[in-house]
Amino acid sequence: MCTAAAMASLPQCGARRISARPLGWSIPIRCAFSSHSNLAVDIDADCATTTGADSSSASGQSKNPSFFPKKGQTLELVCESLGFKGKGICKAADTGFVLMCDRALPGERFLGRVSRKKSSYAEVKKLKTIVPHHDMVEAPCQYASNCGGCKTQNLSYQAQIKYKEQQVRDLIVHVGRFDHTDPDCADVIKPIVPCQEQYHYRNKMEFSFGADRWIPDVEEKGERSFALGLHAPGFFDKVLDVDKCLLQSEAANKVLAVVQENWKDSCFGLSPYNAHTHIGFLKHLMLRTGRNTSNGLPELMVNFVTSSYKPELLEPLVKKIATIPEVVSVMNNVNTSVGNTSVGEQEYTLYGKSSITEMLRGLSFQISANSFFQTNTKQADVLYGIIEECAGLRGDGSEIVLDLFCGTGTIGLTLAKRAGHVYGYEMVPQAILDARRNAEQNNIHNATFIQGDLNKINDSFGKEFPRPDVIISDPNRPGMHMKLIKYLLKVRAPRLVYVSCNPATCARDLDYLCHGVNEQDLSGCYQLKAVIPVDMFPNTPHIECVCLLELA
Ligand SMILES: C[S@@+](CC[C@H](N)C(=O)[O-])C[C@H]1O[C@@H](n2cnc3c(N)ncnc32)[C@H](O)[C@@H]1O
Repeated sequence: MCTAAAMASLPQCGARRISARPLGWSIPIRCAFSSHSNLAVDIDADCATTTGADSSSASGQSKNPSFFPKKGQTLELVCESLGFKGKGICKAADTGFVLMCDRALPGERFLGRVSRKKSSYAEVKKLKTIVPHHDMVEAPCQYASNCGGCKTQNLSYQAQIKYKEQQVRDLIVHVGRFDHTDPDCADVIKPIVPCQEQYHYRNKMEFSFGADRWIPDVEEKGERSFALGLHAPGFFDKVLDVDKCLLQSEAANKVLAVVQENWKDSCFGLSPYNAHTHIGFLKHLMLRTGRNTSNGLPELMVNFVTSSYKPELLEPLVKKIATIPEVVSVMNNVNTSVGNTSVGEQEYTLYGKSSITEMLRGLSFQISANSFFQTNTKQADVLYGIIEECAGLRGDGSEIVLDLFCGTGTIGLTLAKRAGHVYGYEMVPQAILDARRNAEQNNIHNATFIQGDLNKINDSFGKEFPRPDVIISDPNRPGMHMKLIKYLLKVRAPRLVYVSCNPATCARDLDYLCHGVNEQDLSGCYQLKAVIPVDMFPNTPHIECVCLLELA
C-alpha cells in the first residue's frame, strides 16, 4: 500500500477507491499509520457548507458507514503520526481515507475543516484543539504557533525524531518496496542521528520585508502595515513580523533587532517592496553566520536585497549595523525582477568584505551572499562524516569519486584526501566557480568541477571522467531524473551514496536503483545496505537521509 502522505509528493502512486458517506451523521474517524491506530471517536459533522453526497457512491451509504469527506465539512479528528511536510495524519475508519492537517501533532484530538480534497486524501485546517497531543512541551518561541518555519516546537525533541524515523521507515517500505519482514532488510534502516543543538543551529536566515503584515487572528480583516519577518504559511504577500528567531545565531538576532528598531522610522525613508503593486525598495534581509578561522568567533554577513541600487538610502542603517562587533560584511543584492528571489542581478559591498569564512571537516570555505552552503554547519559535519564512512574509500589514493549535485564542492572536497581524483557535477555556474576556489584555497589539486544539467544528460555522459568507484548523489527535493537513474544503472559503480533531503523521492529512486524500472525495461543492479536518517533541522518537518547502495 502506498501511503497518502507519500502520494502527496509522488505522482506515480495511484489513487485508492473509496466510497462516499451520508451527510449529517456521526462519523467514526480514527488515526492513521501505526498498528495501534484504533482510537475511534464519534464526531458531530457540521455539514452546513457541504452540498449533496457523491451521487456515484451515495447509494451504498446506508449499508456502509464508510467515509468520504467533503470540502468545508467540520470534523473531529485524532492525529497519530506525522507525514509529508510534517503534516498530522488522521484516517477515516473503514475506508482508511487519509486526512492531513498542518500543525496537528500525534495524539491531538481536534476540530478541523476540510479545506482541500483530492481523490486519495484530504487536507484539513485545524480550528480548535480538544485534547492536546502526546509529548507536549512548551514552545520557547513566541511565534511558534503562527510562523511557517518551526512547526513542531511544542513536540518534545525525542518525539520529533521518533516520528521522523518512522516516516522514513514507512516510505522505504511502502514507496521503496523494501520488505521489512526480510531479515536482510530489517537492519538496513538505522536509528535517526539526532542533532545536538535544537536551536540557533542555522547559519543562514532570510527574512522578507512586506507591505502587508500578517496578524493571524485578524488576518481576514485585511489589516495593513509594514512587516519584516517570515512569510505567513501559504501567503506570498503576507509577512509575520518577528523581532527574533530562535533558529539563528545570537549575533544574527542582534542585527535583526537593530534593523527592526530602525527601518520603519520615517526619517530613514525606507519602504518595503509590495508584492502586488511592485512598488517599494526593501525586499529581503539575509543574515549569514560563519566562523572566523583565526579566533573561532562568529562573523556575520548582512545582505539587503533591494529592488534598485540606492546605497544612500541604506547608509544610515548600515552605519548602525556596522557597530555590532560580529558584523564583518554588509552586502546589497539588487534584484529588479517582480519575483520573490533574493539573488541579485548586481551585487555591491556596502561595508567590510564580500564573503565570510566557514569551517567544515577541517576545510575552510569562503561563502558569498549567494553561495549554497549547508545551513546547519555542526550537523553538516556529522552528515559528512557519515557520508565519508559510507563512501568507504581505501585511502590509497587510487579511487575515482563522482560527486553529483556537488554545489560548491563541499562533499567531494572532504573526500578528496582519500581519493585518487574527485569529479564534481553541478548545474549552477557560480557554484562551480566557488567549488574551484574552495579547492584552491584548501590546496586540493585532485578535484575537477564540471558545470552541467543532470536532468539533460545523454549517452555521452561519463566520457569526461574515468569510471567511478564511488558515486555520491545529493539532489534537490525532486530527486533524480530518469536519465540519471539510467546512467547509474549503466555505470554500475561498486558503491553509491545517495544523500537526500526528501525521503519520499529518495524511496522512489532507491526502488528504481534496486528493483529496476518496469516501464523503461530496466533492471535494478544495486543492493540497499543502509539508510541513515539524520536530523539536520530540529523543530521542522525536514529529514535528511544518507543511503548506501552496493553493486548487487
Ligand atoms: C541539495 S544541494 C547539494 C549541494 C552539495 N552536495 C552540498 O552538500 O553542499 C543540490 C545541488 O544540486 C544542484 N542541482 C539542482 N538541480 C540540478 C541539475 N538538474 N543538474 C545539476 N545540478 C543540479 C543545486 O544547484 C544544488 O547545488
